Amino acid sequence: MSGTEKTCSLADLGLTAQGAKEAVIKAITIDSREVMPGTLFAALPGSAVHGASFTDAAIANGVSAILTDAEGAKIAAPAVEGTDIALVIAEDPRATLAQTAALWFGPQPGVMVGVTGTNGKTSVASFCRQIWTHMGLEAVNVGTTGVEGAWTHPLRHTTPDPITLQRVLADAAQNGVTHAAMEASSHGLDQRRLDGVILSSAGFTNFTQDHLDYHETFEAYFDAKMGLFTRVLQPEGTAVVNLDDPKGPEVAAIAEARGQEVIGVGRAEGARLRLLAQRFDSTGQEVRFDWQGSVHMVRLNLIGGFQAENVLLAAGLVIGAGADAEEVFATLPHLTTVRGRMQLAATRENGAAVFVDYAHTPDAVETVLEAIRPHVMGRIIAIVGAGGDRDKTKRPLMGGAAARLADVVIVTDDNPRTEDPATIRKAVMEGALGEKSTDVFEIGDRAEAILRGADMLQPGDALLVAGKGHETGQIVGTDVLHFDDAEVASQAVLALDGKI
Ligand SMILES: CC(=O)N[C@H]1[C@@H](OP(=O)(O)OP(=O)(O)OC[C@H]2O[C@@H](n3ccc(=O)[nH]c3=O)[C@H](O)[C@@H]2O)O[C@H](CO)[C@@H](O)[C@@H]1O[C@H](C)C(=O)N[C@@H](C)C(=O)N[C@H](CCC(=O)O)C(=O)O
Ligand SMILES: Nc1ncnc2c1ncn2[C@@H]1O[C@H](COP(=O)(O)OP(=O)(O)OP(=O)(O)O)[C@@H](O)[C@H]1O
Ligand SMILES: N[C@H](CCC[C@H](N)C(=O)O)C(=O)O
Ligand SMILES: [Mg+2]
Repeated sequence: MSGTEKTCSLADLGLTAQGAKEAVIKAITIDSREVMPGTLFAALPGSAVHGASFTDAAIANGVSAILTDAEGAKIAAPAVEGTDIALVIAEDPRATLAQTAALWFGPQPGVMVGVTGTNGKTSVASFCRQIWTHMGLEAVNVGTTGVEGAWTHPLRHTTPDPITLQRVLADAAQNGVTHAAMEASSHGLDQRRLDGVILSSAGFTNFTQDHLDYHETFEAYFDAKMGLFTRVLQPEGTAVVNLDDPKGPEVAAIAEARGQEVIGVGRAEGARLRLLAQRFDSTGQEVRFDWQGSVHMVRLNLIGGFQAENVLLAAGLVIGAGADAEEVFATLPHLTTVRGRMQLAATRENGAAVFVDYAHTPDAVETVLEAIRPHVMGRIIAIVGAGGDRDKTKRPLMGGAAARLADVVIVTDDNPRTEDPATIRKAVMEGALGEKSTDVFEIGDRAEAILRGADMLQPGDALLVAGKGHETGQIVGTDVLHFDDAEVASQAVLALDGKI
């Protein structure tokens, strides 16, 4: 809810109520429990319940106006009849709310870019922010890791609800932030959370399996992601598309059909920002690329081939949003790892490395294990688990990818939430055991799994702790127990090497 003293009419917010009724609005909310006198309550169709079923509670709390859809109006209209409460009925109340919230909270940072895709959104958004910062601009990234950069703020969602999002963007702008890169999650796009945001450019990383619990089909999941180009990014915006992904050309065609300029990125012929070659070493990689016919070489202090793809996509987004290309490329050697993404968390006395990474989809597990291989002379030991209350069908695929590409796999718990952890592990184990060539162990306790994995490390080996990345909690039931993979890994290494 807004907590500010300002007031608006419905007309100021671009809303027309039934019977042209007016109302003085002092706050907006999507939750009946937050309604106070003067509040506009957006009663939205939810996945569990329709917000309009809380109309009586909103009225009891003094609601001034209700925004809902035709379905919600069946409940709300009789309840507000004969009162002063204004009823606004919208075809797509989530989209209307997003526009209303943008008008209510006012300015956002002047230059904004968005990124969607199954994997790599946080990485790309962080790299955009880092590029702008190195160019001397006041910049933030907004997403899974909260608002980071010139102004910081925690967030509960990757793409927050429109009221939170617009409030945060206005606060950032008022605190001097001029540039922002934000993640567009598929849930966020489907629920129109960022429809009020004005983007200069929008990017697409890749499309693989995740979130089928919510979207149900690959088609629906893809369509949700495409909302970034078909609805949010305007025709005058620039679409920056990873052409190496099998869906890349289709995304580029969708953007072109909307009249957007397209910057293709990747190894593919025809990419305007084209990755020509990569050479890996123990601390990063040399990258050779072509920008509109001129060849560049840069050093990236980032582990993993996929990070170069993310960096080039970020560079494309920043260029697409108006920056000078040469100035952008000059910042790339200064980019640092995003917390919890291929982060070197600890090193054993014998030189073996422990990496913490946020791979929580089958494709991410595969990508990260393939990416780590050129940096490792010995064995790769992978710790993997899958989240509860999330897409169940990805579990065996994650186990299978780990067993196919690592030398030893330890299956453990990762946020079981309200599910039985043993049942989740069983599904991951089934996938892993389907790949006969690898040693597979099941150790439910995550700290013990990390200790056992670190204990296996011989000179030249590497341990990959996948799934939790930057997270600092293990969600068991509805409790969040403090757990930080990087912290646990470094303690385990110190203990095994006799230093504590
Ligand atoms: C599936 C999903 O996305 N649900 C989100 C959605 O809830 P919903 O609309 O389905 O809620 P509901 O329980 O059916 O309630 C319907 C409406 O009634 C209202 N209500 C409810 C109770 C009450 O007493 N009074 C009242 O007014 C609610 O505020 C809601 O507007 O809208 C809520 C308010 O914004 C979100 O908190 C909630 O996120 C849930 C908690 C969630 O876990 N979301 C995750 C899956 C998510 O969004 N993740 C993405 C992707 C992450 C990634 O990148 O992988 C993200 O962007 O974070
Ligand atoms: N370009 C990429 N292609 C494939 N996998 C990637 C890519 N970039 C990152 N990953 C993998 O995905 C993990 C998550 O990366 P990141 O947090 O940037 O993605 P995200 O899309 O923001 O995820 P979320 O959906 O949770 O917000 C990384 O830790 C890595 O394992
Ligand atoms: N944004 C993702 C993060 C998953 C991270 C992993 N640790 C898990 O809990 O599955 C999700 O909510 O599905
Ligand atoms: Mg993210």
